[in-house]
Amino acid sequence: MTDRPPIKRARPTFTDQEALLFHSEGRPGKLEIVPTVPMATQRDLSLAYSPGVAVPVLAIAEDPTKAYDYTARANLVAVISNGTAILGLGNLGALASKPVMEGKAVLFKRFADVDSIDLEVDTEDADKFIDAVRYLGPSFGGINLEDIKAPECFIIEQRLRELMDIPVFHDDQHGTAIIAAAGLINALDLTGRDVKTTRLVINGAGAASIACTELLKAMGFKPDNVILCDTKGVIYQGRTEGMNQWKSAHAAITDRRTLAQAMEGADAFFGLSQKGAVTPEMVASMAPNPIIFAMANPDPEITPEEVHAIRDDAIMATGRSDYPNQVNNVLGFPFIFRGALDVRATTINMEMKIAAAEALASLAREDVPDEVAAAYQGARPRYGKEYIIPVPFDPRLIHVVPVAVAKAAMESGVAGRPIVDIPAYKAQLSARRDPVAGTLNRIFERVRRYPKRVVFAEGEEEQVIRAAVSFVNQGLGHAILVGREERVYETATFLGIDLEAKGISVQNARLSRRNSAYAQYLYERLQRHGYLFRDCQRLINQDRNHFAAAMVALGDADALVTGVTRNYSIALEEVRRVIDPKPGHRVIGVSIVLSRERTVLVADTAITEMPTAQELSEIAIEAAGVARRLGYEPKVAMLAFSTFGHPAGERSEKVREAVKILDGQRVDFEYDGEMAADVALNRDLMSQYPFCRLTGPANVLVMPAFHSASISTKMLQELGGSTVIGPLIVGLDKPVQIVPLGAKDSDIVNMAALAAFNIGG
Ligand SMILES: NC(=O)C1=CN([C@@H]2O[C@H](COP(=O)(O)OP(=O)(O)OC[C@H]3O[C@@H](n4cnc5c(N)ncnc54)[C@H](OP(=O)(O)O)[C@@H]3O)[C@@H](O)[C@H]2O)C=CC1
Ligand SMILES: CC(=O)C(=O)O
Ligand SMILES: [Mg+2]
Repeated sequence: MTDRPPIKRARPTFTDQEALLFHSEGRPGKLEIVPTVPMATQRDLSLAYSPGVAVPVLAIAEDPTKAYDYTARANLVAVISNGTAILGLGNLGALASKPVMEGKAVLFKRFADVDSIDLEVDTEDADKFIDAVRYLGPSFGGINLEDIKAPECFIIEQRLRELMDIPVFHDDQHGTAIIAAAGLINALDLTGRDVKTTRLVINGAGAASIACTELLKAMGFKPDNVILCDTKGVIYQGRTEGMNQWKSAHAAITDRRTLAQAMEGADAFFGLSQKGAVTPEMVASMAPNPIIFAMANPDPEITPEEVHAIRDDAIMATGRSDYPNQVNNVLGFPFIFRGALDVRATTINMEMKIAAAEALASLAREDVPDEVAAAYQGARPRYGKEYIIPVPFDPRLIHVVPVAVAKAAMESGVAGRPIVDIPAYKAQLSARRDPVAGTLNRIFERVRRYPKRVVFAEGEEEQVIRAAVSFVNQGLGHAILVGREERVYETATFLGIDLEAKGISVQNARLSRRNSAYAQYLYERLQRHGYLFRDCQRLINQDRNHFAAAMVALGDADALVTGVTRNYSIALEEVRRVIDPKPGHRVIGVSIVLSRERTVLVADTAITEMPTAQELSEIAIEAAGVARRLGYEPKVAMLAFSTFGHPAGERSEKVREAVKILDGQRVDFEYDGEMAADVALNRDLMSQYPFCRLTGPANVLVMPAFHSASISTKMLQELGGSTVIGPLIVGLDKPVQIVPLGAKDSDIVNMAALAAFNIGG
């Protein structure tokens, strides 16, 4: 045993029931198809289908490259499986693989804006599978083969690559190899090792392992230094049992026969086999500063906890997102296909794979951008043992990896449409990033690192109990439910939840031993506002928001979430009786609008109905603070119906006045106005006003009044295809967030995390 503290696991865990609910709630599954053209009128119909559709048909028949211009093909990838090696779960068949394939399709979209559809082909016969896929070529810009077991996967991929003129890429082979190679390049660097002398053991000799071996040998590993093992042990020259030509090609000259023997003195280990395949003794026998990538999914060959219990000099990686160093092909496939599609590559070749691996490896050595660092608060991830590979939500991946892949495709002569203007391509790639995923994930990551005690004021409600459990399961902190114990436990039992086992405590306001301290505290605040002590006692005893807010005010909890059963303004009034604004701050409501191309904050969406010029300037300052906490450099637009005096109007006057007030305060962020929303958000329109002090489109919009703020954000949510989070309360002295009446458990968890993050300052 070492005296190293147990590694802190940021655990986004969940119950089986939650996993099933996630897949079944609303529309079953994980994706749907949405048209990209209007389908509203007879004319639209005639254009989309017969007769208008005949025009592109004839154009494509004449020139097949026109399919890239007139159909979705250029951006469409099929994820195809027969389910013979689903993750590390084994051969469970085509149908059972569908959740994984749908999952990959949504990751393609989320991370790299690649449209993707899953196809499950129900045959284990390689020839039949090849036939099922080969004729689908016209439909797609690329084929991602997935979870097909070795050795059939090698035959299938090789043959399809010969038969098809679009990239065919078995991700378990090459995606894994690229990511693992990237991590290994850095692990070797950190331990001062050279590829030419490093001794590596790979457990598993299937799709992923054989591809890793090939890529690493192409990158300089000596064949004599790489030993593969499978269920029969070491793959050595002369072995006959359980062999195939792909294993034979990498059979080692060695007298070692078991995995345990192979691992003795090894510098590095790759696990691409099965849960629990490695023992602590094997790890103990490795060379100093060993490199251990236990990549089996969903559970690794050996856990980081087990490794750290025996030695503290290992660099440890797994395929999972809940440990440091996630070596998982999700870091690769979306971005590799993005680059390949963008240059219309006919294949994904070795040059492109090496370029992707090197790009990933060097990205991990660079300083993380503020946007990511902001989520880690004081623990900026730095290149080192616990950070050898970027995280999947790193916003740089989308403009770094595809560029490397595209350049390698062009240089190796497989690009059908080379890209000339790389800086313009990079800008285009950045706009493809989906900020919804990134923003919330960063907040969750930070909350996991600094877990807080969050009090859920409406603890008797079903969705609140579910939210509290999910909050705890996701490793976001400690949850406290406020309510009558018997009611809370009864509801929890009904939901099949054991609150004690989850470490969730229940606070009954009336019976709490802190009850009188809270009442006294409230009395001191309210005695000169017409309240008697007994009034305060009653509020604490009977009203969950007063009680829960007092818990936070007196330090018995760190943050509060409420609102499921009460109107927003009433809940806020109750909280405000207990908690003041932060000294020198104004309480406002900010909504985060997450749209495809950007994240924009809108204020004040909750509190001040008709702000004065002074109040508008204060709203701007608070909202700029939220932008900074989220990792964005604020560019604040003070909105009106007019832009810089035109058309003239009384209502714009106070906005102009607010800008003058900010001028007098020498604030440390960009702001300007008054301006209309389109000028604020559209670079071209803004350029019509060359004197405008904003250096680019605004990311904070200060609305002239509550009604315009509320109406615009609600319309965006309903009509604009944006995700709107909030209104978030900003400027209170303690972290409190209020969800909309009747909010779902997932919304409550998000708000609880935002409260724990202290988004409100
Ligand atoms: N982190 C990541 O990104 C990825 C991880 N993986 C993981 O890698 C593993 C293998 O996937 P894949 O290559 O597609 O599957 P395959 O079915 O193609 O290969 C599995 C290989 O693992 C070997 N194996 C199974 N159990 C053991 C064991 N206990 N000890 C030694 N060898 C064993 C098999 O041996 P035999 O030949 O004797 O049957 C076979 O060679 C899975 O757990 C998967 O989740 C895969 C892709 C990506
Ligand atoms: C990640 C993946 O593709 C697998 O485990 O099979
Ligand atoms: Mg897979």
